[in-house]
Amino acid sequence: MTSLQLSAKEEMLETFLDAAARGDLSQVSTLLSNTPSLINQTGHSGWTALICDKFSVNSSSQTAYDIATFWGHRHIAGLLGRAADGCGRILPGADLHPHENYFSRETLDRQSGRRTDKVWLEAKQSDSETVYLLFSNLSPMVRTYLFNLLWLLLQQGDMKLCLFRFEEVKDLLQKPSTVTIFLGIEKTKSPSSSSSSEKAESLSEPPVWFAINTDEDAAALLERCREKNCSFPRSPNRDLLKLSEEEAGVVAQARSVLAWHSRYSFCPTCGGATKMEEGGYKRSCLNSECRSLQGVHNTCYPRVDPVVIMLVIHPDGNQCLLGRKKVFPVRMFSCLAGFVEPGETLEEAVRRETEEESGVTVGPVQYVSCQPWPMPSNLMIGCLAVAVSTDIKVDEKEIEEARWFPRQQVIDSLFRGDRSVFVIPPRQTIAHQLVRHWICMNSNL
Ligand SMILES: NC(=O)C1=CN([C@@H]2O[C@H](COP(=O)(O)OP(=O)(O)OC[C@H]3O[C@@H](n4cnc5c(N)ncnc54)[C@H](O)[C@@H]3O)[C@@H](O)[C@H]2O)C=CC1
Ligand SMILES: [Mg+2]
Ligand SMILES: [Mg+2]
Ligand SMILES: [Mg+2]
Ligand SMILES: [Zn+2]
Repeated sequence: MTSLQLSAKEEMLETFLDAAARGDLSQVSTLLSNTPSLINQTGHSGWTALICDKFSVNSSSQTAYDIATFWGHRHIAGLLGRAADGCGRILPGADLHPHENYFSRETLDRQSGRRTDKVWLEAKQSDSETVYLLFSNLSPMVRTYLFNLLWLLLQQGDMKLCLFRFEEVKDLLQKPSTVTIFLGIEKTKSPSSSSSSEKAESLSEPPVWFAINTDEDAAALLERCREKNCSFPRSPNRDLLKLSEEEAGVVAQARSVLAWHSRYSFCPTCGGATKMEEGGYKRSCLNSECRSLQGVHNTCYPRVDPVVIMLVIHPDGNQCLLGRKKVFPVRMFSCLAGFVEPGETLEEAVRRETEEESGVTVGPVQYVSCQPWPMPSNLMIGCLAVAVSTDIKVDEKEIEEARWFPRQQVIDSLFRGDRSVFVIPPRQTIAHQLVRHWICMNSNL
């Protein structure tokens, strides 16, 4: 449409929008003082010049907060989100509602300073209050309330860790093949009682937790448990999602460190034998000539592999890109993900992996939240990203299919349990939480 076809009113609005887009403050204030109603009027794109009403949306259903967040204007997003008019509640942002993902709850105080105190660690190992978790082949012993035949039906919380005392595991601790790691001290709960015996108890240190991994026969290990329905889950990716949030956090820490010991038994620098130190948080080479003993070497410490996982949003703001691997359950689609490579920023990794796996080019990237994923030691770094191209060409080696899913289809799958079009991964995954985060960003609509 040319300016000749615009009415005088429309022309004034376009001039006003143009001045705002250019940042011409003096023209904006002149026009506004003459015609205050301009402030919330929308142009052809559905945009307003200034957002006075924070609940206004453009033609892509985005609020001012959404736009500021997507384009990385953190200061403006902060101002819009922090307002005392209830926006903070309705427009969740990373600053306002820090996410807590499954596997990320810290119920133990890691007490890293205590790891070098051998005397204290040894005394705690034989303390009658100390708690032990027992791992076989990197799976923790758990008990369920149902028979094993119904494993697939178990829900989060239906599975509990089996806890042992020193007397029950002391024979295992003495075996050279057993790996024992210090996890931390139970975080103290706020004192609520006033009885004298409880007061005395609260003065002593809370219980210390250790985890042990053993190569003893699993069936024999199960026999030493007093409780029924105990087992070592066979599929960690699926079965560990049935623990409570608290226990999942402990398992995330224990499993990753134990997996590191089982994979890094020898020195990565010289191939020599190593010994475990610092409560399981270090392995030092026994070869006195080894370069890994000079200075600080990252080969001596447990590893964490960063993985970016991204929900890529269509430029229209109303569709998201999800893909499926051949190994996924039927109709399951998830966020694209990939390992961060050396010398790469998170933003670059998001752009590279999205391009490699789907052919879609990505512009702005925004961090949302992260999740330790102990299979064996990934740190999933969850981001939202905005696509700048939309044609899909999948990398068939990794991805079977990728598609743009309209917001409504996502809502149907996520909130209405409609599994006819596609299924989102379970809520314990950060993939699920990213999709939910995107949908909820516009929950005010
Ligand atoms: N919690 C969640 O919601 C999700 C977790 N994941 C996890 O993210 C991880 C990475 O995702 P992918 O798409 O497989 O990554 P990817 O797209 O980078 O491809 C994996 C391939 O990269 C190579 N690779 C490079 N560095 C590696 C490393 N440090 N460890 C292992 N392989 C490496 C291997 O050839 C591997 O087959 C997976 O282990 C998966 O378990 C993936 C999606 C959702
Ligand atoms: Mg991938
Ligand atoms: Mg990839
Ligand atoms: Mg990769
Ligand atoms: Zn060495």
